[in-house]
Amino acid sequence: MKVEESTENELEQSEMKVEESTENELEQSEMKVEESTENELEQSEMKVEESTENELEQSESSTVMREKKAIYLVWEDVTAVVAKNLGKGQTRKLLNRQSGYALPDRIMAIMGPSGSGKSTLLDALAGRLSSNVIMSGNVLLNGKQRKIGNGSISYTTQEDFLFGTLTVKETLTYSAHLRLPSTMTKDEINSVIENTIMKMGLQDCADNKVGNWHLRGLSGGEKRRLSISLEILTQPYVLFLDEPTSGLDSASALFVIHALKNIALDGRIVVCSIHQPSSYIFDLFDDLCLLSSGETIYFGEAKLAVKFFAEAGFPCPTRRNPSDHFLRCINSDFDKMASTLLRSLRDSAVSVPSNFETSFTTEDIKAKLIEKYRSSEYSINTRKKIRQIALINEELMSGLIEIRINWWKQLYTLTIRSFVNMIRDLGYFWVRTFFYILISLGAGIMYFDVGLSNSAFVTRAKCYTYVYDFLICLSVGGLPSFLEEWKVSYHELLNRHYGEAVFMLSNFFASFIFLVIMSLSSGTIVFYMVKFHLGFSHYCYLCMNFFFCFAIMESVAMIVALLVPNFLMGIGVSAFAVMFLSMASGLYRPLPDLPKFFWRYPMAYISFTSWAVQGQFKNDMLGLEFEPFVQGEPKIQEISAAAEKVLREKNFESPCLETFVQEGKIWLLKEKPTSPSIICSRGSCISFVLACIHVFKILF
Ligand SMILES: Nc1ncnc2c1ncn2[C@@H]1O[C@H](COP(=O)(O)OP(=O)(O)OP(=O)(O)O)[C@@H](O)[C@H]1O
Repeated sequence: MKVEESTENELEQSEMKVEESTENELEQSEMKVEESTENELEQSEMKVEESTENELEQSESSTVMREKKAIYLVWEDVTAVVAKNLGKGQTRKLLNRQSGYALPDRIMAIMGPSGSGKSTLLDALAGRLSSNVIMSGNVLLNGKQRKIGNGSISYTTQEDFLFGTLTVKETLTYSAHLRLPSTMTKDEINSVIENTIMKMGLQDCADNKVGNWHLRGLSGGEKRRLSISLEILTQPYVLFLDEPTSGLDSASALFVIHALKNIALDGRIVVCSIHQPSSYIFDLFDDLCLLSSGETIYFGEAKLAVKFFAEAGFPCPTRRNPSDHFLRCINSDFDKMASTLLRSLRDSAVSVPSNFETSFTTEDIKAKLIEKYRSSEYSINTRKKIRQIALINEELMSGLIEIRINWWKQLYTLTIRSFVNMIRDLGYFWVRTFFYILISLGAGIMYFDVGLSNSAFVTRAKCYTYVYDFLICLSVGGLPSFLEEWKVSYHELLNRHYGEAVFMLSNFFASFIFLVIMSLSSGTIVFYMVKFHLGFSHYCYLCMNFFFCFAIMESVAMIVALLVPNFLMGIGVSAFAVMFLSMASGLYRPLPDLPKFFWRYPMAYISFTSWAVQGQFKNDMLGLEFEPFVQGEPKIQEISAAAEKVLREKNFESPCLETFVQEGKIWLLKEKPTSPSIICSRGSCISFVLACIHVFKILF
């Protein structure tokens, strides 16, 4: 009863208030909107003229700082649709006909309940929607469609993508060398870095490491500010930020938005999505785009939003944070929460707070607001402004300068960054190298001085199986660290900080030295403890064989990480890939005995392990003399003519199959240990790298 009474009273009061205020405010707002649109337009045209003159003067000067230009971002009827899993032809609209514009020197907030489409709108504006989302409509920056990258547009995601092993300064330095124009000197780059650190208040932690699983590093707020710093390094014309304040305390959040406002006042466009800003933070925003279920609830000046809600019949109660009120009106979750609360409070016979029950459901309020906005002056003015901006662009605006970076410089910087990360991340290579040494020592002890008895060739073959199986399987151990690196690189690739080929090559070059260390340490231990075919060339061959196997396994791990970014799944799939590739190696069954379909043709040819193992057989056994089975017979040294004939009849055509152990006999052909395995390992390695690049291209 109490609830019903209070609700009715409140509703009457609010309706009265709204009616009174709506008439007055509507007149005022119409006047204001007209005035502000005209003023803004005049200002913007003035600015364009001024900036065009300035540009001409500045274009000759250095490219250290981007010139302050008149920039306009406009989006019209942007609709994003995704196919539903429910059935054929069923689609779901994530955004419905979004239109708006963003001006320089202003900071815009995109607000709305969770799942309302804030991130999707930012993605659409930045041109980085997922491949399963179809977008229609126009997004124009100074009259042209532009893609993220080249320093014009920056995007900061909700998550921080940082190398835990690098310090704040190092992170910024590598990023600056990757993305700032190659024409800039080192001093100029350093001053940009120092400025950015100052702007984002990171001086105190400039030399602190970001932190990872074995390293306590920056706080959440510092990480957020570092992520933003990375994006403002290139002084982009437009800066998109997806929830830059999420997870921050009120002071840090205020600092971040203040810093963004300052960046905007430097002639940039700043657009950020934000969940529930405090009133202090809300006051800092110039423009507001309020979304609910992909529909525009309000688009316009932030301070006029309160008026719009009042006009629509939902005035913001005094002493309430406007942003809280807006979200309270359009977030359907409040309905569910209110009904649950009502039920539980009724059960316990306690009176229900009246503000949880109104005669309108959130769906009703939302529908009313959407309808109201569509027919309001705000919507009409937005369209008008979009058309006016389009006219300015055609007449006065010149193209935006895109940053060009030297490919070799990017490759060098990325290689060094990757290398430093590999050195500092214990799990990347160091722990693995330690395990490789342990496994090699195990092999050395188990097959110590294997000798040349008549059974030694079988023992040697078993030793190859042990060594190659374990060493190849262990390569899976590097996957977690690679996935960490991959997360950062994937984010940078999406933001077009560099291309796929640079990433692939830099990763290979950076890991090169570790692969050499691993193959030399394992090769040396196994070679000298087991006493394989002695001789420097044989030793080199073994180490090179290991090296190429490791290199290919790294590539396999890279492809798996790319296709299965989940950590646990990735490890499982990698282990499977390794085992699958070693099935046709000849370690478990002689190659001619493999099932012809698939395993023999083509797997025995495709699998790098079969080439590596055959190379190992040849490298070790060719030229050795084993004790005969029967005393007095000549030593087992080479294949007999009769046996060779049998082999030829068995369709024994490939040189890589010419050495194998079968039925306790060793057949060795009189051939030099040419290096089919090495050549093929190299070939496989290159093809793996090319395959990776290809997959990258398909995915992005
Ligand atoms: N690529 C996609 N495929 C399918 N659905 C998607 C895709 N991207 C977004 N969505 C859906 O679109 C809706 C809006 O998502 P979006 O991430 O834009 O919301 P949001 O307002 O940013 O939410 P939050 O504040 O929680 O981050 C969600 O229901 C989400 O599941």
